Amino acid sequence: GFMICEECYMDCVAAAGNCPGCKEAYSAGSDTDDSVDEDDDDAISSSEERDQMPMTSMSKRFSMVHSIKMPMPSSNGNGGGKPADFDHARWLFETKGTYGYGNALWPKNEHGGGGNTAGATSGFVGIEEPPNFGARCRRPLTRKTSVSQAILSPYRMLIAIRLVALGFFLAWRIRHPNPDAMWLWALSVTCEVWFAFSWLLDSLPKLCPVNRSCDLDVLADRFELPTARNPKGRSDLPGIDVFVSTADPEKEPPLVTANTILSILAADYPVEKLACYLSDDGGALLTFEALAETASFARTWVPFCRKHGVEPRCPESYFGQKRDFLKNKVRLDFVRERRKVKREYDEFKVRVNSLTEAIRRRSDAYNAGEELRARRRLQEEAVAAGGALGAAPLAETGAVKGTWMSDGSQWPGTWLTGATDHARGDHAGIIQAMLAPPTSEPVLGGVPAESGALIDTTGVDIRLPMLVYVSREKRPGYDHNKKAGAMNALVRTSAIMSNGPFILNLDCDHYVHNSAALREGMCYMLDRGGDRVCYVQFPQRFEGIDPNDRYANHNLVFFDVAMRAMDGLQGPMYVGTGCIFRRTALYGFSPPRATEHHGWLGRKKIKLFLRKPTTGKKTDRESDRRR
Ligand SMILES: O=c1ccn([C@@H]2O[C@H](COP(=O)(O)OP(=O)(O)O[C@H]3O[C@H](CO)[C@@H](O)[C@H](O)[C@H]3O)[C@@H](O)[C@H]2O)c(=O)[nH]1
Ligand SMILES: [Mn+2]
Repeated sequence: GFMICEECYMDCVAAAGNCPGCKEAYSAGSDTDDSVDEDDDDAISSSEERDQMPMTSMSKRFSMVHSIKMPMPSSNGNGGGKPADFDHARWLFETKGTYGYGNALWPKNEHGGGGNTAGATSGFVGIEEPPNFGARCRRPLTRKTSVSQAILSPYRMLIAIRLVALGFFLAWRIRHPNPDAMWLWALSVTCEVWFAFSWLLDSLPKLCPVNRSCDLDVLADRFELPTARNPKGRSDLPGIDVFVSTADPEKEPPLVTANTILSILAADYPVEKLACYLSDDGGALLTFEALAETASFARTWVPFCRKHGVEPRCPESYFGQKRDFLKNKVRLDFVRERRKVKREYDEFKVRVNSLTEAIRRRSDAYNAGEELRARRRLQEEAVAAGGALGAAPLAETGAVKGTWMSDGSQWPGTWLTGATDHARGDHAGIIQAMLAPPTSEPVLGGVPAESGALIDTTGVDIRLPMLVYVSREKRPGYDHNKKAGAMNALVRTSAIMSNGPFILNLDCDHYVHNSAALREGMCYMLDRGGDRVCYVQFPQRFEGIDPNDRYANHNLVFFDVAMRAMDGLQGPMYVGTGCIFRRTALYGFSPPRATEHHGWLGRKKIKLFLRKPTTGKKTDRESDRRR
């Protein structure tokens, strides 16, 4: 349960309102929160009730919800009664391979292939009714807790005092002009008023910060327990596509990118629901080959993390940790396997470091061969033409020095020596899947002797998420729009390849520190009312900077104060990285609005977003009476 003050509780019960925690209607005759998980029958009956209720404020707010609901054949025939509270989470699951809301729709029956009018309608017919996850476990996934009054009240007092003092000061300044230097006085008063105003803008939003927490157990209960339609308890969590951007292998070393990728591949999330995309704006063969090395090292690293619950799952940070790595480790083979994996990681590092040289040497060899061949051809032509020997000696063969892949073909991206079609900002697009999408059933490893693995993976799932290398096409004269352009390209690429309903983006130097982070993000997205959440921003924490933080590099004020405070207002802002997006939110739906403006110059306002859902209460009471 959670804390609720007596007044609010009486208020809710008296008005037959909703529980502020789980947003469910209170059932009659219950006086404690425990009644929530009393029995399942109760849950089902009340959710059926909800289905008969008129459209609630929630569903009214969303154009998106309407567009999804329209083609739903199962609810109430065609139109007529409006289905109630749209449980968005039900449409995100993929256990049975039916792709729902936010995903491409792959109709089960074949006749959708026609493509034109017939395809549009039959697509929805093939979809069966999604499961009702909310009925399984009714506890809320997330909680909002306010910051304690002991901290907040003095802070608010301080702001009030400063505001008053500021008022007095400015009044005094304005009333006491300096007649000897009027322009100086006017200028400084203007500046002071401006600074006071900007301080006010900065302080007011900080008046009501909120804390949030999420409950991973509830998430597992809701989406990962076996049910009749999902007897093996395969995870019903929605897919997440993780985007990593890198631009220049010189400035952003491939090893750093590799660590980020490894932390994503090892994240604690259903493997078949996770996909990782690396966008390489440098179009560099070095990044490509480093990613291939990373994929092969991941075969050791990821099962190791899963088996021993290693944290953080970025090898560089894990092996660099100062604290005792044996803490809470009970498996006897841990020490031996850690030593093996550490050794393997060191070798992996050396392999990645040597790639630059290897690529250069390989390219030189191929280029020399090419040149030799070209020269011979020239000579033969000259001989065939007869005479004029020595007129055009060994000089121009016209061969450009290419960069070569290990399979003996030319790299389509940028070359070490720039050439047209192979330079920065002028190269073809490349998409290469480094790790194929995993099977939907777990694949368990075995003892090293049989499986050929480095460590004993008996009983450990050894599947790896899909990993894709993407370098979008760039041409001179077309602005590639840097990271934003890269993200756009990845949104499109991933829509075709995995099409997860959620997207997490990370810079190449931002690894996932907490392996449960993706699950935590999903708590916010899948909670009741979560369909109003477009994105969940994670805070950034920094490593390798001054521990005393003399220069405020940790950005604590921003991430721990300002963002929480903005959360209390309308929500934190997107800081450009480490953010889970709802895919459809990126596809250009208008955001939900508190007030809709109609009429001449938007003068007619319709409030859609009331603090106290009075309309909701009324309908509740009506349904009560009907009962
Ligand atoms: O043409 C480009 C240029 C940059 N990037 C990537 O963009 C990210 C951020 O670029 P960086 O130069 O590292 O900027 P920072 O100032 O370190 O980044 C912060 O500020 C940026 C906005 O200014 C945000 O986009 C970042 O997420 C945020 O971490 C990196 O992963 C780059 O690889 C590209 O993908 N393509
Ligand atoms: Mn950066």
